[in-house]
Amino acid sequence: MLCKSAKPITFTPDMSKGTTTKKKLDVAVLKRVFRFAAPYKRKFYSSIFLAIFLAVIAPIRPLLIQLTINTGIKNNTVGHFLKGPGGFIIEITIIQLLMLLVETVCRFFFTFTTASLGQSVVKDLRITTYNKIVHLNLSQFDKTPIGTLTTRTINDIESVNDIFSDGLIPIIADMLSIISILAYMFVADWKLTLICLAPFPVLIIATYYFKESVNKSFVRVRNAVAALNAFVQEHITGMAIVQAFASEKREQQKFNTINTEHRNANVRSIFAYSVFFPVVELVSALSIGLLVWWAGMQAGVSTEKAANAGGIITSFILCLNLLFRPLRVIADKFNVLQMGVIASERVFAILDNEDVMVNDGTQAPATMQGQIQFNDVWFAYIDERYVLKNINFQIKAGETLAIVGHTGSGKTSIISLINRLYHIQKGSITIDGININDYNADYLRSKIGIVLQDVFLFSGSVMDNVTLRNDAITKEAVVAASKLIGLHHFIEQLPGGYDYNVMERGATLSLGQRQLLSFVRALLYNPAILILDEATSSVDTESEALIQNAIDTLIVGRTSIVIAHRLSTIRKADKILVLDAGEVKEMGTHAELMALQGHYYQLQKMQFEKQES
Ligand SMILES: Nc1ncnc2c1ncn2[C@@H]1O[C@H](COP(=O)(O)OP(=O)(O)OP(=O)(O)O)[C@@H](O)[C@H]1O
Repeated sequence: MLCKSAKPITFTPDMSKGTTTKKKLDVAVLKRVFRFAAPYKRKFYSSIFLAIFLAVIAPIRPLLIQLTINTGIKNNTVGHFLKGPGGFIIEITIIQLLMLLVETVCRFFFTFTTASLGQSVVKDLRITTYNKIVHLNLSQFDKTPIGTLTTRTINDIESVNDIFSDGLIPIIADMLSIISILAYMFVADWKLTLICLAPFPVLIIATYYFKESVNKSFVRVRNAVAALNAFVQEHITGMAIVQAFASEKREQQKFNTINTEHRNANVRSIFAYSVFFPVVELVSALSIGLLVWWAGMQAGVSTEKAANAGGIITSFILCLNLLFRPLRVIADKFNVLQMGVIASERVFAILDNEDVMVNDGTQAPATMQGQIQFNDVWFAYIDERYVLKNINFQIKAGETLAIVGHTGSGKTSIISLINRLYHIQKGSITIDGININDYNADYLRSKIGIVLQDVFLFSGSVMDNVTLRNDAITKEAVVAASKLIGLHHFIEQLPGGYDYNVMERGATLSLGQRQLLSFVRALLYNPAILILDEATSSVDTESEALIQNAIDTLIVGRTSIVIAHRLSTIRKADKILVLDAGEVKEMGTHAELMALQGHYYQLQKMQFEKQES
């Protein structure tokens, strides 16, 4: 059947508001993220292998340093191949250089592979999410702010990338190298290692508090950025209202408040960093101090220890540096991981939303005549709050039906049902005797042309907007359609003509011009059924005549349903349906309904007296 709209929406309250809250790491979500890495097994295993390899070779350089000092420098030993004095030092230096080279190359491949794995997962996840969004039932978009869905597909998915490039795999790599270095240190001199590590509990406590504090400010900064984005986006879109009502100052104050919160949140995280890094330096200096102190003390005890002190001190200093480097950033990496998991959870909430359009209808006859019938149709956007009640009517193929009624009476709702943008709860709608649910949805929509009052234009050329980037439609066809609609002359006068960029949402065009462009679009797609919501706003007499002519051209030879505001359109209609509070009050021709002197008669008197005069 149709949609599984009975399923509850899976957006969490946080998602719809777009705010981030602090949460514990969710392993199940993490596992699911890693399932997206399955097609990239080679990259995944390469990065794990490189992490292990880098960890294993991490203590080799400190060991070589120790050997250089204790064996090479002190004894001036001959080498394995170079038998002259200092040969051992030259050989070991060459090995060190080779190790450095191997480490650098491996580190490059590790960074590149993990980042590239993250980007591959992001690419797939973004396609899957976008695909899901375009197939969601329209009612989902009524419930979810557009900004939220944009954040999910852009920012949140970018945070998923961080799980790979800055999160889990780098954390594993760091942990492994810490274990490897510690193992080397314990084997080399376990007592000295314990002395060096004495200040580490301070570092662990500092790291914990730093992580918590940065995490809190991270959440605050994220929410502040979201609030800033939403505010700026909304106010730039509604700038005309802001300026027209001279409310710039009030809006400025609101903006200042949000901006201050953004600054405060950032300052808090800067504070945490400013405390943490000196603490790390302090602990590091203490460790080295303890190392030198203890090794010095031991040197005084035995001549053998004194002889090896130089080598072990230098090697341990290098080890401590190798230990502190990952420890300094591990808290940050944990936060990145945590935020990545939270972001993934929100993205998965979209993927798990089952309120999608199910296109399992198969009917796709060669031609559609366009005979439409509504049988006892009941429809509600939300639960059982019906906005259309028991609607019955029939339009013969090629006829024009005008729908009139007060604002909110259900006119737009009726036209949204015909191409299955929303789904009815009771009754049935048929076209040429076939239930609309049994048609293939793509076929059905290709046969129905819709021209809405609020015409949506994409930023791009006039040509792209009327063809919707369908290459099968030629420039000649577009020009011919524009001439028929009476818009060719206007388009020609635009800078660049048909290549003129209409800007976002067609902001540079008037409402009338936008509607005429959408008429050209509809004409090019040559639908069997035309659904038209006439523009209500007052257009000048010339545009009014243009629009009327265009409508007359458009409706020839097709079944048309027009939400009519113009008297001329209504009079020409074969049938007029009068809606009131979701119910059909009257139906008939203009003459019949006027003669009835009922609801329609009253509407005419109220709404059109002015136009007639
Ligand atoms: N997406 C929606 N979600 C929930 N309720 C809606 C939605 N769209 C419309 N409604 C409600 O459904 C009812 C009918 O609305 P509809 O837009 O069909 O009226 P209309 O006759 O086209 O009004 P107008 O002439 O002002 O465009 C109204 O009460 C409206 O509040």
